[in-house]
Amino acid sequence: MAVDNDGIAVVTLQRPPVNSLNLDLLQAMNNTFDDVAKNKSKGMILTSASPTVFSAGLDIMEMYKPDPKRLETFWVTLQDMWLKLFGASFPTAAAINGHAPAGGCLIATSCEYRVMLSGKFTIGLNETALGIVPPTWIQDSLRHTIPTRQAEIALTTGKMFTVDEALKWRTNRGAEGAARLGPPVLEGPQMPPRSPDQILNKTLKMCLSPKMALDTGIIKLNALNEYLVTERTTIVDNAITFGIKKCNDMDINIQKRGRRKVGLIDETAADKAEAIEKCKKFIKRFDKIPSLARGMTKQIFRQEVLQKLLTNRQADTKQFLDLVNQPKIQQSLELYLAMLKQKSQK
Ligand SMILES: CCCCCCCC/C=C\CC(=O)SCCNC(=O)CCNC(=O)[C@H](O)C(C)(C)COP(=O)(O)OP(=O)(O)OC[C@H]1O[C@@H](n2cnc3c(N)ncnc32)[C@H](O)[C@@H]1OP(=O)(O)O
Repeated sequence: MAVDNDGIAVVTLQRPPVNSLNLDLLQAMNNTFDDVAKNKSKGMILTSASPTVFSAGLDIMEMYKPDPKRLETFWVTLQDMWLKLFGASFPTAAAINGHAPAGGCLIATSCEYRVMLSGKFTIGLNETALGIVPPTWIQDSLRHTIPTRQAEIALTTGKMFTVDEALKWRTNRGAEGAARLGPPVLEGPQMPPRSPDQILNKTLKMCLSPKMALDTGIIKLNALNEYLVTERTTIVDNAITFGIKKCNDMDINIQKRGRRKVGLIDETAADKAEAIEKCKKFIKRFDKIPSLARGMTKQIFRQEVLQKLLTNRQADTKQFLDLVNQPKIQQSLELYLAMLKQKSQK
């Protein structure tokens, strides 16, 4: 931990090669969080010493063929880490300078603000993709950060977001197109609503009629041109009204203009120094806010989620221990470790 001149603590995770969270690292994090609280730091920024990995999540070796007592201590220490970080009264931010899968994403979402380095990094709770079930409080951390519907889809699909996806959800092109045209103008010349197709068909029929001389056809086309020019507003209005009706029929919310944000991260940065600077700027936003009021407001805001774990700690631990000790889970962990090893040797 390094405290800068502004009193902001920068805590760097340093457990090569990938900052996987084993018992020792979790204990060190808990002690550091206690120190930050005791030192009355203005705030805390979490980052990583690795140039490519923020944290690879839980150390799978802690769960594979575990010692029963250590496994229990490991889980309780992880719960403690989350209670301290998610419930910290001081401002917290994550400068995510690399991949942040599973437990790495948990740390990031437990903070109040996230700045991630642009690049080929990913972040998300991928547990279901690994065949494991994230407990309520881990799910809650994501639900607390991004809209509930997106959180449910991300959790059930084990979605790992690219940096761009983490910032934005998706573009609703249809709605954007409609929005670009502006709201329908309901006033204007009151013509019987005829679609451009109807008008063109009628004119074409006339032009093709054997009775119609070519010059008459030209006159009709000129008349059509004049009609289109003078009735442009009505035609465009009818087209927009038609588009809006179609959007409503298809349950597309046209009020939402532009990009929908998922907001798993708040900002991107070109490098670690910039990410830390942006995190500091976030923390300095509270300079003029009385810290007691700020801290208490945050804790009240997060109270319900924290309380859920506090009242269910034993049951949550038992569920974890039962799950890890299942032969099928041990088999999956073995396969996953082998896959990681194979990948790292390539
Ligand atoms: C079992 C029931 C549990 C129920 C409880 C649910 C609790 C849910 C909460 C959290 C769950 C977790 O966090 S589980 C961990 C999930 N993590 C991952 O899936 C990430 C796996 N790692 C990677 O994808 C990559 O390593 C990386 C993208 C993070 C980095 O890639 P890079 O190429 O830089 O590094 P390598 O892949 O070569 O890895 C180097 C080295 O580290 C070992 N490694 C990687 N991740 C882990 C890990 N999580 N635990 C232990 N070891 C890990 C990897 O095997 C390599 O080892 P070797 O050098 O020895 O080959």
